[in-house]
Amino acid sequence: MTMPANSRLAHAPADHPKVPPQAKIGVLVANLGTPDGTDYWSMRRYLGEFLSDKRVIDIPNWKWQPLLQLIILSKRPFTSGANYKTIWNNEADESPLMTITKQQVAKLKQSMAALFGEAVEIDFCMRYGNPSTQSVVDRMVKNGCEKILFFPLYPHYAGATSATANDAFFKALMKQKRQPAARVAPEYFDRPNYIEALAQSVLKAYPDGAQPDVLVCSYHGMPKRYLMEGDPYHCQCQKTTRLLRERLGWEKDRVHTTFQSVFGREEWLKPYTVEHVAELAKEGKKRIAVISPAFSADCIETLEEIKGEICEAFEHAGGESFTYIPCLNDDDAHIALLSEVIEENLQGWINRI
Ligand SMILES: C=CC1=C(C)c2cc3[nH]c(cc4nc(cc5[nH]c(cc1n2)c(C)c5CCC(=O)O)C(CCC(=O)O)=C4C)c(C)c3C=C
Ligand SMILES: [Fe+2]
Ligand SMILES: [Fe+2]
Repeated sequence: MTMPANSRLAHAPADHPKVPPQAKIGVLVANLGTPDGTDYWSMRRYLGEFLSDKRVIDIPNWKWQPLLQLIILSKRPFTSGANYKTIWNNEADESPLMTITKQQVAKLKQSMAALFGEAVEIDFCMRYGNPSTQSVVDRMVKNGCEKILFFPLYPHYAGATSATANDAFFKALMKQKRQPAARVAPEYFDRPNYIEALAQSVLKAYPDGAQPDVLVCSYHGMPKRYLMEGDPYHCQCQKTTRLLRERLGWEKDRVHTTFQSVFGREEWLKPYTVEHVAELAKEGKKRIAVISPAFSADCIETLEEIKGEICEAFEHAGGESFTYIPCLNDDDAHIALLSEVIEENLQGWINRI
């Protein structure tokens, strides 16, 4: 008797529904998301989904939605769209965050294949916009992933980033008839190889050994209230800065923590990067470098805000030399670190080949 091509169906009756040929493990990395285009409607769709997320803005709907739909979403898509246009990857017609995420995943695919062969499938999704978490989870399950490791690509935990990405993952699992076993990878803000990769990126910016007067670690901000309500993001950012400073061996007053991208009228985590760099210039710190450890990939907040607005504020206040240190993106050291986190969180599910 000849075996059917799919050996998992060897003893199944003829009308048995399709079964994927091999049970696999899925690794699903997630980032924030990005608009599909810079036009008004693409921007409005993206910002509308993002800013309606209660983990991001926790104001009750009856108060927030009229303000969001009638005022913010009639203006911000134009200003944000113009900002995105200045950094857009025109060749691929996508934002840098999308291009870099694809590059990271292409390298992670190679790394996973070398570690685990064909048993592990890796892909990415976005919390807002495309590809949606639901669509990629559906595809993974269809492809036979009976276990999925979900990995939000944020070094630091925040309700507004990691938790909402996890919510979307669990929501996507709710729709599966055959639900896979699921794990979530934790934040990695203090892992030695993450700190080492950051340190190497700083040292690479100064190959001649010259150093800036101050290294500013500028993290994405959030309302101060979220910290007071128990979000650990602020503390994790402070610890990343301290570990980076200790690894570099620089004095305390030469490595600062600041927060950027303030939105709305509420007080956000301080000091604000844009004000802080201007103060540094006024104090006579003429050469500064800015690094952005909370982002795993360069995006609008780094390429436009830091390299544009924040650099301008520094120069306007008398600063002379502003060095932007890129995010870890698809650097080999970053990919090795991400692979390390993945391998650790796959323990008990699969061993190296
Ligand atoms: C309004 C509240 C916001 C909170 C809280 C917030 C937290 C937060 N965000 C990131 C990472 C990213 N944010 C990005 C863009 C972005 N963020 C907000 C608002 C909040 N973020 C807005 C309105 C936008 C859109 C850009 C704009 O219109 O100005 C991005 C970049 C996306 C891209 O396409 O490039 C990232 C990444 C973190 C880590 C964080 C943590 C507290
Ligand atoms: Fe943000
Ligand atoms: Fe803190």
